[in-house]
Amino acid sequence: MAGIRAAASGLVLLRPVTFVTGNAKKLEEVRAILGQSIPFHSLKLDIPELQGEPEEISKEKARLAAKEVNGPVLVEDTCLCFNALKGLPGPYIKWFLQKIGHEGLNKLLLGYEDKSAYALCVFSLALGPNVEPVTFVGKTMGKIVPARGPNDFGWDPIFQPDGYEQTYAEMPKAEKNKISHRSKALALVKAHFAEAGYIFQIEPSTQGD
Ligand SMILES: O=c1nc[nH]c2c1ncn2[C@H]1C[C@H](O)[C@@H](COP(=O)(O)OP(=O)(O)OP(=O)(O)O)O1
Ligand SMILES: [Mg+2]
Repeated sequence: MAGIRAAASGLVLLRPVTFVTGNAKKLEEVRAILGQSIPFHSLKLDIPELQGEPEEISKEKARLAAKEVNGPVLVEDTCLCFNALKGLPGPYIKWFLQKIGHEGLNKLLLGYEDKSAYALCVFSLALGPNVEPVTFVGKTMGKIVPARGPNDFGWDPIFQPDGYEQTYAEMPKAEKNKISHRSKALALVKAHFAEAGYIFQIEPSTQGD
């Protein structure tokens, strides 16, 4: 099978894991959080996204990405879920944000006392195009507030995590990365890699891709 081989001591990966995303800010955080813990490189691709439940969306993204890359891939899908709206916009947050912005997202909750929300990150790892992806979920609870802080990453200015007076956007990046939905999901990804004991034997032809 492309990119992986079984050995007595564990699964041998013949290519580095490719983190596939079209979002440079996600990549920046994933780099900062993973450090040297997992050998990976990145590929900027906007993978089509199915409608449905977050885990299925993320898994399907991984299946498509693994076909595209023909090797092991990691992808993630991020949701912002409003409790008053039973979890919406959820996976559709990208389009809501694009169309109605921070102010519109706040207005969606005007009729509700409950401004609570959670950020959800679902990573999927597919070892190859014909291997069923595994998912890792991270969730951070908070509330939706009028925008505060630098506007350089998505809905960061309107999400204030529980226990903090600052929005994600106002927090130093290192602080966000300690408590974020993304870092919680990546902690599980790291644990999986530690447990699975994958062995990387990168073929020279794929090095430096
Ligand atoms: O920590 C975050 N803080 C603030 N905003 C965030 C965060 N993480 C994702 N976001 C935004 C990006 C996109 O508007 C939507 C998720 O959509 P999502 O499909 O997962 O991301 P994307 O299309 O930008 O990149 P990808 O190519 O990996 O699918 O929420
Ligand atoms: Mg996307």
